[in-house]
Amino acid sequence: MHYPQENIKPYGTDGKKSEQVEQMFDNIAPAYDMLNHTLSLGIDKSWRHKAIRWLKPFHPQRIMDVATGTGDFAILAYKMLQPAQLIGTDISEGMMNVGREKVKKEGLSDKISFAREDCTSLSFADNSFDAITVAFGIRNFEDLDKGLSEMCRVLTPGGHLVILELTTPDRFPMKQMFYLYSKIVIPVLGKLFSKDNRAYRYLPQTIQAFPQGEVMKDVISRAGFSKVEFQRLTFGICTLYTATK
Ligand SMILES: C[S@@+](CC[C@H](N)C(=O)[O-])C[C@H]1O[C@@H](n2cnc3c(N)ncnc32)[C@H](O)[C@@H]1O
Repeated sequence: MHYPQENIKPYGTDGKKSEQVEQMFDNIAPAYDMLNHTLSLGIDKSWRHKAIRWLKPFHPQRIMDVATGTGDFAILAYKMLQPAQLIGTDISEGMMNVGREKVKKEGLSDKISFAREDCTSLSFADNSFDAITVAFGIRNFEDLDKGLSEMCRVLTPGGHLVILELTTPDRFPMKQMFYLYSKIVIPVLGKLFSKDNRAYRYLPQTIQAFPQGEVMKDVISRAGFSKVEFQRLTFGICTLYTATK
């Protein structure tokens, strides 16, 4: 299937979306962490904890953090779950280079590795991982169905998937406040700190276009997952999706 956000590209209509997304994240990588925590008012930390806590009872030993970016989710997952192996994958070397530095500072270079992988075409063998995590990444995939089916393929049977994604609140007054925040605050602060004004217009546009809630639950199920559940967090600004292969 095709989804509206797959047609939204950061830098206009020319060229592949995945190439533009890679370029955009390479551009904003130095400012990403600061902007990320500022724009979410730090609330993203509690969302990340909640998502990783869901995996705890399953004791996954081989974990992949897809769209790992600057590695925050991978580092937290390692600290909370202590797996035997954790690899962060992403299409942007610029983002992962920031992540590599952070992992080094934390003394975790021998625990967490990084590799350039496009999630819509992973190089790993079937059944390679016990758990896969993705935070704020799938909205950018050029082909959402392919990304999800690739994650399903490389998960071991019974393995678990956790997705965090930004969503739009559907009730007054958060709906109206979020609209103003994403139309005004995010683009203005994004331009100021990252010097890439198109990136911070692209990001909120894709939140609105991306499938959410029940629709997204069906999309994940169709990719081959079972026990798909979702939970809206902080008035629906973010949604946690969980699933099992
Ligand atoms: C908003 S950042 C999220 C980074 C990190 N997961 C976090 O929680 O802060 C989105 C990341 O998705 C990556 N990405 C986009 N499309 C991708 C794809 N097809 N495969 C792998 N990574 C992708 C981008 O390069 C970027 O680093």
